[in-house]
Amino acid sequence: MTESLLWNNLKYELQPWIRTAIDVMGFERMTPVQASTIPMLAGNKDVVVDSVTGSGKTIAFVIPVLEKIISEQANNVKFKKGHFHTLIIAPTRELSKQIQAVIDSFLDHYPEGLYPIRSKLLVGTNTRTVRDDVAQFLDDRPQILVGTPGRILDFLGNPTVKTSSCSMVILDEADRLLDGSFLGDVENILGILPKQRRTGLFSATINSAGENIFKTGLRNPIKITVNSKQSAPQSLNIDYAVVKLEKKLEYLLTLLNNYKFKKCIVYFPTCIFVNYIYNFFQHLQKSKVIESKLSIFSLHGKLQTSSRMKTLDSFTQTFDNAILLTTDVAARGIDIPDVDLVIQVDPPTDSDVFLHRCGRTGRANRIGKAIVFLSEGREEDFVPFMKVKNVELQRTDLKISNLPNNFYDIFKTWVLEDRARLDLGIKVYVSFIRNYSKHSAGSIFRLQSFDYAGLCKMLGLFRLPRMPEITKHLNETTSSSKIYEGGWLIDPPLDLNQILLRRREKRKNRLDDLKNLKAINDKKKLKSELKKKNMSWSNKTDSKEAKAGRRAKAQLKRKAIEEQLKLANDSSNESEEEDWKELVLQKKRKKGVITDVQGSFDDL
Ligand SMILES: Nc1ncnc2c1ncn2[C@@H]1O[C@H](COP(=O)(O)OP(=O)(O)OP(=O)(O)O)[C@@H](O)[C@H]1O
Repeated sequence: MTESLLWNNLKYELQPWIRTAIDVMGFERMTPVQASTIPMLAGNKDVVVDSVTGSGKTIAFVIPVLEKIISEQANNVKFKKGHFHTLIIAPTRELSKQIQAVIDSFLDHYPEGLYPIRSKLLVGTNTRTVRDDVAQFLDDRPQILVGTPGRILDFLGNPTVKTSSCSMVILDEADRLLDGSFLGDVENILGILPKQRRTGLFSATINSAGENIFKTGLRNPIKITVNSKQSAPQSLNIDYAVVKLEKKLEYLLTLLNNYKFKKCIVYFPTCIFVNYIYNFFQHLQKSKVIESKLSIFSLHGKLQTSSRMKTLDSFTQTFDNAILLTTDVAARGIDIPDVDLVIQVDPPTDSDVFLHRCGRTGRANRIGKAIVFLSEGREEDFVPFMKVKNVELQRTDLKISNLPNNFYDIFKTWVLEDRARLDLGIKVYVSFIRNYSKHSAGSIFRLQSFDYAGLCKMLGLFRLPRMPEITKHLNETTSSSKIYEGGWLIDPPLDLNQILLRRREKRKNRLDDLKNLKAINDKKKLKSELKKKNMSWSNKTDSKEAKAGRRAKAQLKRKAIEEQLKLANDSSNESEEEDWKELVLQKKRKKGVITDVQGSFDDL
């Protein structure tokens, strides 16, 4: 690395405490994007920064933000109550929190006795309202606000929050913030900020924002581009494996069981897919199909904020064999240095996101490997498609190993054990196909040639769910599995009504019994009813010895549960359990993911 990247050679004189912070962080040299951006942005230029993932863009805007606040405070510009200096906008809560953490790690070195500089996070949570945020903002008087567009807009809408002193705006992952889903909010935010301000746009795929860049009110911006020939960092190896769709999970498990990694992120296309697979993987881990040393976490946008943050923290703090099953909510910006493996079960619908997902590893010159599974056939065209975008993918050949031969049967049995699992599996199937139809490279990811039966089998399903919109494609499908009459993938078909009814009846009887018992107010009668129930269930009167044996067993069980609870409390998996508690609560409140996709076996 060249001497010109030594911090002393930066064409801008940094505050001594900022230099101290950099030294403590152990960053001997600037990254190229920092060397180019800091003098510009701190020196009053608007910037549009295009630099690969993991190249240090965060510090490239955090330092100028701090420098500007210091210089304005030195000029006796005092911020009145209700005013702030800088607004940093990011597309996800996780990324906003991470940016705030970087700011705060600098502020830890800010000299005591000076007028304090503070930051405030503005993201939607289940515990804090916008009013809470405003109250805290008025009390603490932070100069820097970091958050997601929706929450920021609500916050700025409060009449006690004044925008007239805001002199700097940063859009991190700017192309994402300027795409269809965020653009309206972002334009509204920018519309209520003063026009006389500095604006910085940052991303590894900024060009995708196209003309929308000019909707941000940039004034004579400087474009800073680093590494334009290769769209991915050099320390990142990107592989692809061509596999049968129905076998994807088995390839994934083979990799997870056999590949040596510290931290691995696995991307799935939808939130319910993550739910479903996380649940199944838990089952596989209990049945020892997945190595017990693996710590599995799940993270997606339908979970509560607190749970998402905790899961990310736990994943960050688990140092070996940690696996995060997630969606694109964790595709951009997330910086977890030890991630050394990224697996994409499917390519994302937006090819830019492919780079962002891969870029969670191979950051800051560390070696990283990313692997994407492509289904046999037309999807293989994804490789030349990415080459045109300056992304080279190398072929890797994988073999399924150390998994039971009857993997599909194991999955199927697990699905059949519970009606809710079957329903969820069907919804995963439907949401997968809806998502697939949104691929921007529509000529590669075609519904006409999609392997519908393969997807079913990958999900442990055994009959094609009805989806009117794909019926016309079923004749053309390149499926490797035979589809029998009625959409069955197995022969003979299962009598699902029998299996599910048997389970339903059993559960209903149990619930009826409980309801009847609850309705008995007379204690004596209740006791005798309970005795009767015991008798009818066990069909015998217990001997004294049997009772004592049962009591001892119950005691042992209680003790074991207490131990487990204690372990769980001590362990880093705590948030993962929270995830599931919250999921259950979410489902109860009928707010869950699953309400917006519909699918069914017609006769269930
Ligand atoms: N000068 C430096 N020297 C060494 N490491 C650095 C330097 N600056 C930043 N880093 C580290 O590099 C990693 C990546 O930084 P950062 O998250 O800012 O990347 P990014 O360019 O924003 O990536 P993405 O596009 O994925 O958001 C971080 O762990 C950060 O601490």
